[in-house]
Amino acid sequence: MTTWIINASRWSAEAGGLEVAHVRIEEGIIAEWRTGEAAPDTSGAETIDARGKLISPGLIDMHVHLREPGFEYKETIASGTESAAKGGFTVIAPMPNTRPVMDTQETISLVLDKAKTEGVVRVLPYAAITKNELGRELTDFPALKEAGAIGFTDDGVGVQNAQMMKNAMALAKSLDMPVIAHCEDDTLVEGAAVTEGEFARKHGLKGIPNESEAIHVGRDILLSEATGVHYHVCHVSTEQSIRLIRLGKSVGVNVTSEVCPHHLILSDEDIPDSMDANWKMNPPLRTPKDVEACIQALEDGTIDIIVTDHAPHSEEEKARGMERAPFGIVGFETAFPLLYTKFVRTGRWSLDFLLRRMTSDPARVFRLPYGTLEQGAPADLTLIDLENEREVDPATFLTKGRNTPFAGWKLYGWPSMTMVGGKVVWTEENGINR
Ligand SMILES: NC(=O)N[C@@H](CC(=O)O)C(=O)O
Ligand SMILES: [Zn+2]
Ligand SMILES: [Zn+2]
Repeated sequence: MTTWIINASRWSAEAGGLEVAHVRIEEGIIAEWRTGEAAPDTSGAETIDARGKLISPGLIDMHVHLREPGFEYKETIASGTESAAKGGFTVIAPMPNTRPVMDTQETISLVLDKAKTEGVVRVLPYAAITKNELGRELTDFPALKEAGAIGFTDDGVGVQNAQMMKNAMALAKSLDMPVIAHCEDDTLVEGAAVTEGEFARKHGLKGIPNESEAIHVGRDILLSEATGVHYHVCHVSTEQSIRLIRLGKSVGVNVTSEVCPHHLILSDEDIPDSMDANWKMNPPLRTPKDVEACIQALEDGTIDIIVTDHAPHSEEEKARGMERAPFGIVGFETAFPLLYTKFVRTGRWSLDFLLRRMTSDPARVFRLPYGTLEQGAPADLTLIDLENEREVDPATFLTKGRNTPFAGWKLYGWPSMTMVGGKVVWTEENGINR
């Protein structure tokens, strides 16, 4: 089957700006590009007119929570992938903190099967490092790799035992697999819900110190150096972690890292006094100094990629208040508009810079055959409307989660169509197409 997307605006490196481009798609593969105002003759082919829309490689999100199996009231593979498609994502990597935990071949297979039958975007699952993410016993790495896991992580909790982490890294290295780490030293956290900082002081709350994250980052960089494994740091949020990653990279350690939109845009000083738990996530919103450090680290390459850490919870759970509600906020349907509005429209970043951090860079870091508009690549494409401002309205989300601190924000850069392997899976007009 032949599809043409005509009159799209494509980023051109040579022009340093947008140019009109037309793309022909054959059997799910990008077959040909043409440029210039005159659209090609597309008679006989399915034709999508993308005039006025940016065409981007499908966005890639290497840190998400789909909640299935076990927490279907928060999200399912169906609802989570629909939400991803609406956010412009074509490839997502779910974390294994489900119930049961994704720590066996059976659970990985279940997720992959469900993704194939009920999902609308590509799903690349991680498997747990330790059984049930309890930090006591390693999972069966070779079997999990064979089942289709793309890396190992105990996201949701830190691996507390250094020898356990070292063993995991050595084993992952022998299988040419990455270790992805949620960095958190439990002995330094003890029940706190927000960062150590202005908000905690004002409300007399115990704070989560920056060191609880950075101590694991430093430890794991040393273990990565010792084992040679590709070590990827989850949701970086502190200046201290960044300093350590910068040092690791400077001496050639195989370390990469990611940051979430909320840690680039919000600080603890933005949390409303109402203590709304939609502002509670792990790691917590840090101080303005940390926020600026995260932005600069992304700019200088210390942080490699942007991820959402999409973490849906039910309204009932989030209504329990700041101290008792679970950590996490949804991310798919606001990520690109937030970053485009806050960093590209303000002139701090080029459009190309933002797109790379959400497409080709995650593909490079995780060695995936996606994130590119090149001829011969899978036709994973997103069309984005850069011109029309719209308000974030959680009632319109396709995720089951409504837990976002960004409700009511007025943003630009809303996706209008998402295509996976040549198939249109979502449009603004008609919604999901299975
Ligand atoms: N980020 C969060 O606040 N929550 C995540 C767990 C995690 O990413 O550590 C979740 O599973 O809800
Ligand atoms: Zn985490
Ligand atoms: Zn997570």
